[in-house]
Amino acid sequence: MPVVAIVGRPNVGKSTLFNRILGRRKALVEDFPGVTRDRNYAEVTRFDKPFTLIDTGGFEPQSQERLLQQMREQSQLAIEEADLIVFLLDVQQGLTPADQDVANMLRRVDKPVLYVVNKVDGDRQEQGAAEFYALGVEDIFTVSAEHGLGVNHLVAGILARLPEAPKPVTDEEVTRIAVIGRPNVGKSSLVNRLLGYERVVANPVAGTTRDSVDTAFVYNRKPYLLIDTAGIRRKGKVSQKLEKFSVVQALKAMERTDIVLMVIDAEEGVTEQDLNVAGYAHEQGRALLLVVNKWDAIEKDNQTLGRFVEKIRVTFKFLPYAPILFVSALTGQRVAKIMGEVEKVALEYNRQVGTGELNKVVEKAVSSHPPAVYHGKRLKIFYAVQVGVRPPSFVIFVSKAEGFHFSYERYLVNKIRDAFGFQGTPIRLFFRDRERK
Ligand SMILES: Nc1nc2c(ncn2[C@@H]2O[C@H](COP(=O)(O)OP(=O)(O)OP(=O)(O)O)[C@@H](O)[C@H]2O)c(=O)[nH]1
Ligand SMILES: Nc1nc2c(ncn2[C@@H]2O[C@H](COP(=O)(O)OP(=O)(O)OP(=O)(O)O)[C@@H](O)[C@H]2O)c(=O)[nH]1
Repeated sequence: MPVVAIVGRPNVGKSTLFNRILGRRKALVEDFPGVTRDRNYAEVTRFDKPFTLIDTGGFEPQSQERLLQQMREQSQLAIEEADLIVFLLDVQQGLTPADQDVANMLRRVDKPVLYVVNKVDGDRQEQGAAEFYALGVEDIFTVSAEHGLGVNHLVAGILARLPEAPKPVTDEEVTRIAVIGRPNVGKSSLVNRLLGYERVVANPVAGTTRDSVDTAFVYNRKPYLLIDTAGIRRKGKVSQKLEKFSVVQALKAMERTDIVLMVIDAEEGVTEQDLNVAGYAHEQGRALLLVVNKWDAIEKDNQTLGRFVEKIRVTFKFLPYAPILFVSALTGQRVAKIMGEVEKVALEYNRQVGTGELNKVVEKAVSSHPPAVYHGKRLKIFYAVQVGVRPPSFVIFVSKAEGFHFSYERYLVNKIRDAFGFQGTPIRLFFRDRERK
């Protein structure tokens, strides 16, 4: 999990900001310096992205000299431990030599540093915050930790600059694929075919959940892990509850995968269960490909494929982004194409677009179709930030988040897709009120 450290002089409001980001009431915040005795750690999830937040603080400097030394030590620790540093400043106290000193230290660090001026409770302080540009920095965030102003904006700024969290199962480079589908759709046959083409780097090992079999392999010089939920049956499970059991299987596999290969039986078509499972994948934010298997068993004319696609698009109307592949695990037809598609989707799933580009797209979307009027006022969109990948997630700062309908969200998602693609992956939008003017 990436680590974010808040540094700054005593009494600038580190604990207050820490608690504000955590979303909890003030713990122990006192109106005198040095009250945060120990470093506070917390795991936070904002906009679906987890990170560890550290409130460094808790020193009681006896003298100016001692203060400077302690701040250096504190910053050094943060520099070593954190992936991103929030340098908190205080508009009431103004820019001090100690701030300058720490800023000089942070400037040499090869990690993102956010310069954040706190106690900007209103317009008057907003103007005062300008003096901090003397630190020689390009961007300054202004917040009022006490009143929660500017904090979402800051959090979005943090998330946009964080390295993505390492994944829980294997190292970051490995893309995990779960093959799911109802019993008998041909998962095992497909997996055997797939692995027959690719170099398996390890023997199948029992998955960590013990319900599935994971296989590591390499495709196009990139490592993958195949989570095969079909494995369980081979261990001799009773078959009457198989149907239900396979759902549990699928859901478990979905929790630890990046990409879902959803296998559908061409002969049987899409079932209710397929829909539920795919819906879950969508909600979990997993990338997804629809694989229609047993295509050999279908009697075809020149419209069969088109009709099948249409039917799938109508049935899975929440998955317009999912590529559809028609294969036969039996004959091997087009199975070799699957990994190429997976590779493309994995890239989209991890794709980060530039803030400038993103906002051009959003502005254009807004001007050709402005949001509705809400309680007598036209809703406004101010700007957007991509706060994460896997799946690509965006925070949209607006005048009144509660006024935005799902239909407008979908409209923006479509515009973002038109501009950037993001094929195979869901997209998340979070509307948030801009907290200040
Ligand atoms: N006006 C105003 N006061 C604030 C704001 N944020 C924090 N404060 C006040 O500033 C004081 C110090 O806040 P803390 O959060 O304890 O500061 P700290 O940086 O953790 O202090 P140490 O524990 O000494 O390192 C408290 O009285 C807070 O109520 C703000 O946004 N506006
Ligand atoms: N005609 C045809 N039959 C297939 C194809 N793929 C699999 N089958 C058959 O479908 C049956 C089920 O295949 P499996 O691979 O065991 O299916 P599964 O999804 O792993 O089944 P569970 O282990 O029950 O989850 C077998 O009889 C396969 O031979 C295909 O592409 N075409």
